[in-house]
Formats: sequence, C-alpha cells, structure tokens
Amino acid sequence: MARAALPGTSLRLARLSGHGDGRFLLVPLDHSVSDGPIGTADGYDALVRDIVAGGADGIVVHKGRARLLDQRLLTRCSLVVHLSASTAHAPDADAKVLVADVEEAVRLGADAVSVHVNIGSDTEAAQLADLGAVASACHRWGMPLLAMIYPRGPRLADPTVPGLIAHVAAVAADLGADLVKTVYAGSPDRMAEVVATSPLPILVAGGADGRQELGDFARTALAAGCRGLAVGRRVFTSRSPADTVRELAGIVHGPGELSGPTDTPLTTTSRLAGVL
Ligand SMILES: O=C(CO)COP(=O)(O)O
Repeated sequence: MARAALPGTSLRLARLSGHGDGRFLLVPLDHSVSDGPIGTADGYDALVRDIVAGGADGIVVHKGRARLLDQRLLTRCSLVVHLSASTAHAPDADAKVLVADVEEAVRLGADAVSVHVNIGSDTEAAQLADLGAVASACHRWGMPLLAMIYPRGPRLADPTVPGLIAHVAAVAADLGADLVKTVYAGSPDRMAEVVATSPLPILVAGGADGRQELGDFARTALAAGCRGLAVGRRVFTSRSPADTVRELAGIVHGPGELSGPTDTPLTTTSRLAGVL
C-alpha cells in the first residue's frame, strides 16, 4: 500500500534499502546492552567491518556505540539507532524503556531509528505510549521508524500464532511506524497470512533458533512475502560473519556472489532469547 512519506523519510528509507529494491538486510548489534559485550572492543570494530564488507544494508546500535564506530564504514552501510533498552538482569526483561530520542539520532546521522515493543508484556501500556511518541517525533524529523514489535509476555503461550503476529504488525502500522520487525510465524503459509494483513514491509527477526539452516530460513521468509531480515546473533556467532552476511544479502537482494554454508551451531545465544 503506497503511503505519502515526508521527503526525508523516503530518502532515508531508500538509503536503508541499499540496493533500491525495497528489501532490507539489517544486522542488529544492540545485544551489548541487553546481555553484555559482543566480543572484545577491537573485535567489535572488526565485526562491523565484516558486516559492511558482507553487504548488509544497515546495522542497529545504541546511541553511544554509534559515536564509537568508524564513520567511514557508515558511508557504505546505513545506521539505525535503537532507542529502547532493557537488560537480562532486570526483574522484567520484557520491560523496554526509551534511552534516546529522535533528535539525538538525527545528530548522529541515523538513517532510521528503532523502538522495541513487547505486546502482552506487563508494561505494554508504557511501551505503546513510547512508540506513539517516537512516531510523532519521527514524523517531525522525516526519520523512518522501525518497530521491533513482538507478541511477548507472561500470558502469551505461543507467540507464533499468525493472528497474534498480524495484530502486533497492525499496531506498528496504526501507531505510525514505517517498517516492522517481528517473529517468524513458523511456516511460510502462516507467515504469508501475516504479511497479507500488513500495510508495512515486514522484516523477520533472525532469532537464535538454530533448528533451520540460516539460508533456508531466509529463503522461506522471503518466499512468504517478508521484505527482509534482521539477523544479529546468527551473524556474529557464525564462523565468518562476512560470509554469512554475504550469503544473506544474496538471498534478500537476489542472486549475488553466494558463498558456502557459514552458519554454525549456536552455543552461546540461547540465554538471550526473550530479552531482545
Ligand atoms: O533483533 C535483535 C535485537 O534487536 C535480535 O536479533 P537476533 O535475534 O537475530 O540476535
């Protein structure tokens, strides 16, 4: 569904979809807030270099990290500033709070901002209020808004029910987001049901579930109509993050220089599940 976007919003969105095809491969690296450092300080810089070399459209980081990055890398890869946070040590890790605002993201040169909302959590009301307020600020500044929105909370037994995911995607659209990142519904048919209801492009979260090979997972999600992927842990815990990103970029944006299988069994990431 076509929407009238501000020129700034559509220009930044076009930059974010680096290949100009309306598809997106993002690599979230905000895990350092939720769970602790992603490797060493030098390793983090090398990781970002690998992600850029592999052809990711954008990385997702918090505001302080954005200031520490090598700016030259961000001329070839978009910057998404994540405005939400919680840590694994909180009494309720699903309770995301805002830790930055859109003006800060503008000053940092962001191509988009993201907000995390857990629908069904005990603090859903505050997170919805935050999403609405950030959407208004994004509209003032011409800044694209990625809603990382999930069915997640103590009363939700199965977050992969298509009707539930469709509902959270509708919340994102109705409150003013431009892109949705949410969970995979478990099968292509179920995911296609979700996509059919959403006026916004849906990016599927890579997650830590290693049961399906990452490339297959990506192909399945794209075939179901998803417009891209946001894959964090399964990139930075792979043997070669650059090769993993290269493979995913080839799947998201069409045939490219695909490399061999790069995904490795996940050993360190399951503890993050439910926090991000
Ligand atoms: O999107 C995430 C954090 O914002 C989490 O990404 P992964 O589940 O792919 O690690």
